[in-house]
Amino acid sequence: MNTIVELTGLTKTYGKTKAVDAVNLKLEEGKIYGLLGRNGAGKTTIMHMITAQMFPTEGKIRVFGEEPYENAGVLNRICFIKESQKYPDTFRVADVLNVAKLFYPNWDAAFANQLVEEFRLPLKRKMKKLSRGMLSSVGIIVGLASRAPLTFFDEPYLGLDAVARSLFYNRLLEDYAEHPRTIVLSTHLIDEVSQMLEHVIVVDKGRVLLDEEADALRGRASTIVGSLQKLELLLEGKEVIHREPLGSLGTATVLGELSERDRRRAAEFGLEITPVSLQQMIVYMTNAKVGQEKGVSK
Ligand SMILES: Nc1ncnc2c1ncn2[C@@H]1O[C@H](COP(=O)(O)OP(=O)(O)OP(=O)(O)O)[C@@H](O)[C@H]1O
Repeated sequence: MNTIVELTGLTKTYGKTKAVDAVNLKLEEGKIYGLLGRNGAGKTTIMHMITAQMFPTEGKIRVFGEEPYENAGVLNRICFIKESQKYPDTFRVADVLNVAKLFYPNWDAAFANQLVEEFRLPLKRKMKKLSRGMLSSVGIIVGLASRAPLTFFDEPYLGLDAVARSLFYNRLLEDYAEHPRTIVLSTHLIDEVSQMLEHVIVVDKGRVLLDEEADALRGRASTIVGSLQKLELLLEGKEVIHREPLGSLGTATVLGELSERDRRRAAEFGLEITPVSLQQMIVYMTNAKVGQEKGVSK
């Protein structure tokens, strides 16, 4: 796999705030990444620096092997869709698509038109007259139809209803299968996107807390439910990251893979085991309860 983004010691400070703190990260070609973390974690700041919209205070950035700043050859291979995108007052939806067509070398006009129909966008309406969800749809269409080798979606769906979000996920996956590229999704709707993600990066307080393949992460924790007494027997010697008693029953979340023996014992005890969702996992991690635990943070 080719590395297309490499960050070394990337730091951004605002006065005393370290928005991004010595981040080392690599993004590879042809993968869908989730860039996740709580509000203010530093996700947008990292994306702004990779896309040359902001200088780092310290550190090195290489995108397609080069410095991205004022580098047209790099920048026209990047598409950055953000929730707060501004448009000129006179622009209509059609104008945005026409400008995008000039800017992105891989622009697929037929695909853009198909998406306009599917998202039910009025091409002639002025951007400033669009509803919040419609504005988000325009961003999504530009992000998908640009087919940029490196595409960032930073919380792209403010105001978008569930049907439109599902349309976005489906079209993204279909188009990615035909035209593989690197896509970075930054979102708080982790459960909705978790099945699409191949690699997960969790940022907290400006630092990378986790940088791991999604498949490996999915087996990292399990929730066990059943009789409190039996549960305690099974939990002996395990790293428990969350516990919730409920009368004579209990729920516990444990880190690490459960062995065959554990599973057999759980079945004998009548305990039920379920995998922990990515969202739950990240909530536990960024609650700082387990952020420093061995085996979770890198
Ligand atoms: N222009 C700025 N001036 C001062 N502080 C800033 C500025 N931009 C960002 N910050 C601070 O940097 C930190 C990281 O912000 P950033 O927008 O990167 O977080 P985020 O992970 O994208 O958050 P969210 O999920 O809420 O969008 C926050 O503490 C924020 O207050």
